[in-house]
Amino acid sequence: MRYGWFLLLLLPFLLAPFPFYLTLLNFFALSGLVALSLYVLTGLAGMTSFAQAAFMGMGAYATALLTVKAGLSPWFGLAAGLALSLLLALVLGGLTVRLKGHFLPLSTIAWQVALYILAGNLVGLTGGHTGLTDLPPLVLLGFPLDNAFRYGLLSLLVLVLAVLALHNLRFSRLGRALLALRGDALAAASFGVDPAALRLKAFLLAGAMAGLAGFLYAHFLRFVNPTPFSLEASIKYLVMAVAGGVGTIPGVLLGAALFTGLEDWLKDLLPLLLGRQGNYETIAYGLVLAGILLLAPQGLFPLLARFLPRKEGSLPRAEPLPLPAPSGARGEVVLEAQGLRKAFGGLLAVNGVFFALRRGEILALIGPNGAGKSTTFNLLTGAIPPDGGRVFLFGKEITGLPPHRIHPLGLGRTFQHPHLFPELSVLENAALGTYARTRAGFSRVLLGLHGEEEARALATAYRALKRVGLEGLALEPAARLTAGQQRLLEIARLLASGAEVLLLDEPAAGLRAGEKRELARLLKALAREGYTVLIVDHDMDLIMGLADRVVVMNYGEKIAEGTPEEVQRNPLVRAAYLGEAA
Ligand SMILES: Nc1ncnc2c1ncn2[C@@H]1O[C@H](COP(=O)(O)OP(=O)(O)OP(=O)(O)O)[C@@H](O)[C@H]1O
Repeated sequence: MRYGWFLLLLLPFLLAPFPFYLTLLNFFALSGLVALSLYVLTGLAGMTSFAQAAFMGMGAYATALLTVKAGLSPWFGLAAGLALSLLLALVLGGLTVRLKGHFLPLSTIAWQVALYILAGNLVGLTGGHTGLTDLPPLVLLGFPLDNAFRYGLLSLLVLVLAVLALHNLRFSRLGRALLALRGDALAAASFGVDPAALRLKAFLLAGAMAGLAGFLYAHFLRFVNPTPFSLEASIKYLVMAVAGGVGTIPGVLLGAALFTGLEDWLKDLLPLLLGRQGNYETIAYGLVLAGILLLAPQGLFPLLARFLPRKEGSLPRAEPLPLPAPSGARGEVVLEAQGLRKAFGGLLAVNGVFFALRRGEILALIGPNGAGKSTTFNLLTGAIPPDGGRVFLFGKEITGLPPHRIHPLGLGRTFQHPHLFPELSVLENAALGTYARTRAGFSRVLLGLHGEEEARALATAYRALKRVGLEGLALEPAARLTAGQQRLLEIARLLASGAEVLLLDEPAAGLRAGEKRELARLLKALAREGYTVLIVDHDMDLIMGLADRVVVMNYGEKIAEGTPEEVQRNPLVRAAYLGEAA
């Protein structure tokens, strides 16, 4: 079905008698390529860039300078254009992907404006606003692509190949990880995604795509000047992508088609309506965008997609990745907290906490509200750095390591409020757990060479879903799950990750009595198999029936440790819980 995109290559033949439409078709394909770069950046990774036209400019000017001024072949221009756009993405992304909130889009605006001014003012190099003319045509297999028909075949071919590559990306470990990052960076990091590195790679890919579009644009018009690479142009691409539906590939292409047509139409219509010349299109774009977003907040395509037949997914059949083979002896220390301390302002949330978690046991961490349990959890998993104390995992010091470096060592966690990704299927949510166990990088994924590994990752996720009894919902969107099922799905994601040490933050919250019994049975079975569990929960019946040992905290300090019977008899514990569970 996805190869149906190749049908786009028929368009130049259909439009051959209409040269004007052939030109528009080329503009559609090139805008589509830039809009697809925004699918990667905004649709998948959740970042906003107002600098895509500047990346196009890199591709366009690099080839113009090399071909016109140095007389080199356009293919050198392509290589230089891609290198320059990647360099810009590296600098811009490197400086900004760690920025939060509005800082990233704002800094892309600043770069976009600066580069535009530079292109206009470096007259000796770029020809200023007059630009550079007489770029040579591209020649492919001996055919000069010197008319809109031939060029259309190339630009559409590039567009279709980009669509297929991005489809591969979406249905891969990297696509899932990018979507997870967009939703919740801490959750993504907890199964091994390095947020800054992955965001930067998305930035590089999007930059290279826009640079490629710029190269093609320059050799189509055979002329470059700064205007098509302005902030206005960047806004236009963003508007296209968002209006069509930036979260889907057909959406951004629909936006590109719509706005390419609209631009042309508005250029004729607005002067007639307003009685004077001027760049009023941008205002009209804004109005059209506002209208579309009022009607369809996710863009036009998701609105239309409701009327299209829903594609049924299929259950994985491949061989799952191997189950983790616990490597040490039962009872040996696997995770150790030594004097952990954390203060928030004047509040000592965790104050000198010591305990050790032994292979194959279920250790419960309990305490009244605000005792410091979640903070301890966050210190152990690297979500926040401690002010003092040390943490060891399998004897290796992990104090201060970020979550994405701790997870691959064999530690996985769930969250107090499940961190799932509602737009992904239940199966894909579980498959996120396999991120650190799989390897395919961007080049393998974009070329579609990750199929076998992907099938095994999905099979691993399915096996984990079976383990928690959610296999019947595998293909449903995670948004449909009940609160209890969401907690089970988080555990399935952990099991798919192959982590041996499982840290569960209030896994029974929101579960019904029967579901709690099921959960207890599952955790006991896992412990028998050699998994080690640290559990925080407020349900004393569950904890006392489940845990081998209990650590009790109050006001940030450990006040007791022992078997459930021992801690229940402990007067300090009874005092701490007076009025609560005791
Ligand atoms: N990021 C933060 N900034 C400031 N104070 C915080 C922060 N996180 C936790 N605290 C405070 O630290 C103390 C310990 O909180 P923590 O969430 O670890 O307790 P808890 O035992 O998990 O409580 P609960 O059972 O209610 O989840 C509380 O007083 C809380 O208000």
